[in-house]
Amino acid sequence: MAHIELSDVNVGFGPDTNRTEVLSNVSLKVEENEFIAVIGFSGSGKSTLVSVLSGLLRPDTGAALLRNKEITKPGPHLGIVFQNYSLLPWLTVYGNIELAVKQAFPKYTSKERSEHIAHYIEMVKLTPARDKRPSELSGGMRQRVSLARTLSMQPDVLIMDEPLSALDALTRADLQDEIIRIWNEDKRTVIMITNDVDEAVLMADKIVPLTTGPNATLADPFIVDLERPRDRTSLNTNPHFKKLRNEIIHYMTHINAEAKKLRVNASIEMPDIQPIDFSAA
Ligand SMILES: Nc1ncnc2c1ncn2[C@@H]1O[C@H](COP(=O)(O)OP(=O)(O)OP(=O)(O)O)[C@@H](O)[C@H]1O
Repeated sequence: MAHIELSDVNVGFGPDTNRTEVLSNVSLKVEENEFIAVIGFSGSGKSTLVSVLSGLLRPDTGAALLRNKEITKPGPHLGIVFQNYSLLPWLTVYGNIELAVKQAFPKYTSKERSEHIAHYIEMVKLTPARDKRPSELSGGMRQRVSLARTLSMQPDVLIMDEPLSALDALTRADLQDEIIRIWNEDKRTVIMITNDVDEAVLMADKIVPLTTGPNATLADPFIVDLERPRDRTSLNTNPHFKKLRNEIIHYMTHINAEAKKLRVNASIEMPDIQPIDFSAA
């Protein structure tokens, strides 16, 4: 039994007369503690996929399943980290995490709760900043808070929607390493959406391409059989890394070119109208 699964999922938006099928026949099986990266182009349906996986959106047909049970609504079992941190600006680092912990573990005593919060603040190395508000933190620090908040709920599955896309390259690299360290320490099933092939190869066990929309679907996965821990500096000269990276880039370029061809070839029906010759009047 897969830990989390999508079975023949279809999602579309709009009325029948003007409908866009965003996801078509999407199937995915993720095993317990596996780290999956889904890569796709902008607008292909990555956020829609996250909404289905996290229970924010019910598919039109097909199902999302957690341990074989249909996901019908969001909850602390399905932890999401968004690109834009979504922290409450009036609460401190501690306060933002406390809110989540109170929701996930309402029976904790105040001592248990404060120890639990301190543990996750320490996990993301923010203990010195625990009393700071989001406006006093850098983008990378805010994303650490967001990660700690989600992990503090001890979700079955951690779903990350382009968690590092808003960060500069150096902070992004730093947080990639941190996420891997945390995943090693606090093993859980991870589905990370990204548009960065290098990031996916560095971090994931499997990379699943999302084809371009409309009617986007998940293609066959690329297996990342590079030994862990993976060191970003030595990977750059690792022939296996380079081959895999090139295969994925080649595949993504190919599906993008095919989608462009389809768009160019799509015939546009023109209205049947006759121009008026004003000069003849
Ligand atoms: N609620 C909605 N109503 C109508 N159309 C929607 C809705 N949500 C998404 N779409 C459409 O579905 C398509 C996929 O959107 P989605 O946000 O899932 O893509 P994405 O890959 O996450 O894009 P990006 O990387 O740019 O954020 C887009 O064409 C979008 O306009």
